Amino acid sequence: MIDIGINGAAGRMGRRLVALASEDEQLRVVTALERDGHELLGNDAGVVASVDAINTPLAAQVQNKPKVMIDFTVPEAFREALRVCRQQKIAMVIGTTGLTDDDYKAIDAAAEDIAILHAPNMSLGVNLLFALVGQVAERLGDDYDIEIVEAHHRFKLDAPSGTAMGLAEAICHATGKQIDKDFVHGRHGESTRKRGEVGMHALRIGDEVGRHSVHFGTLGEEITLAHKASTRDVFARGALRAAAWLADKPVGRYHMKDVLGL
Ligand SMILES: NC(=O)C1=CN([C@@H]2O[C@H](COP(=O)(O)OP(=O)(O)OC[C@H]3O[C@@H](n4cnc5c(N)ncnc54)[C@H](O)[C@@H]3O)[C@@H](O)[C@H]2O)C=CC1
Ligand SMILES: O=C(O)C1=N[C@H](C(=O)O)C[C@H](O)C1
Repeated sequence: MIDIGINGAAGRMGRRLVALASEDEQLRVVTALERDGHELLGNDAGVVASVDAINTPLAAQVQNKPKVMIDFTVPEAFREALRVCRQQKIAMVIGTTGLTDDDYKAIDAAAEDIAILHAPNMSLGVNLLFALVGQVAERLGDDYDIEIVEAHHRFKLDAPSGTAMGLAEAICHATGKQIDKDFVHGRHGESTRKRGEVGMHALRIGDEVGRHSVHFGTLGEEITLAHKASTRDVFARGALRAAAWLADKPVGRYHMKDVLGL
């Protein structure tokens, strides 16, 4: 049995993580964290997630030390969780997006003391897409314009999505482009396309779980690589799989492609 913690346990992702972990014979949720002052603190995390009670109440501090903490919160809460996990030697799976360059440096530093994995998207399909867009971008070159489009629910805090940034990084890695020089976010007014430029566009609409597409177009043809998540369970299952995988790994920084064998 692997003891896990969920940070952000009453959130959209947190509830699905608790629910799916309760069906998994390998995993036990021993700590379920929420922000100080949250109205559901003290309630059983299973009941909050609309499954049977798991005898773990939502709490603002770690009560039973887990082997792996899964974090799906907001950047500020992630930073505090990283500090606590590093200090208490708890491995971490991080799904929170909207992180800064300094946050990534802090993850690298923590990897000296704990096993740690951050992925902006835990689904198999998107992680495969990361590899595919790099291959296509490299093969097609700058004769093909690239546009990244993402759509998410109206409650999403960050834009572009972490996944869209991951797609951008995959393109940069394969082509030598640079995010701060070669990418434009939306277009308005005088905005003639430059050769080699990559456009990024974010839609925020209703209850959209998550859609990403990368368009490669030239005069006469267009290729589109696209992914659509229709349920958050695809992310939650990936995060639980990553937690089980990470539990016995030595300290260091890991990636979803390591977990998925891509
Ligand atoms: N990597 C991936 O596959 C995915 C990543 N995400 C990311 O996960 C994050 C969370 O997404 P949602 O679950 O939709 O958001 P949400 O807003 O539904 O849930 C976040 C939860 O964190 C809690 N929280 C805030 N401060 C806290 C603190 N100090 N301590 C403990 N809990 C705290 C909130 O009260 C809330 O319940 C976002 O950054 C999102 O982009 C979402 C889906 C998939
Ligand atoms: O906030 C979300 O919901 C999602 N966030 C992640 C992101 O920013 O890419 C992953 C997924 O698309 C859902």
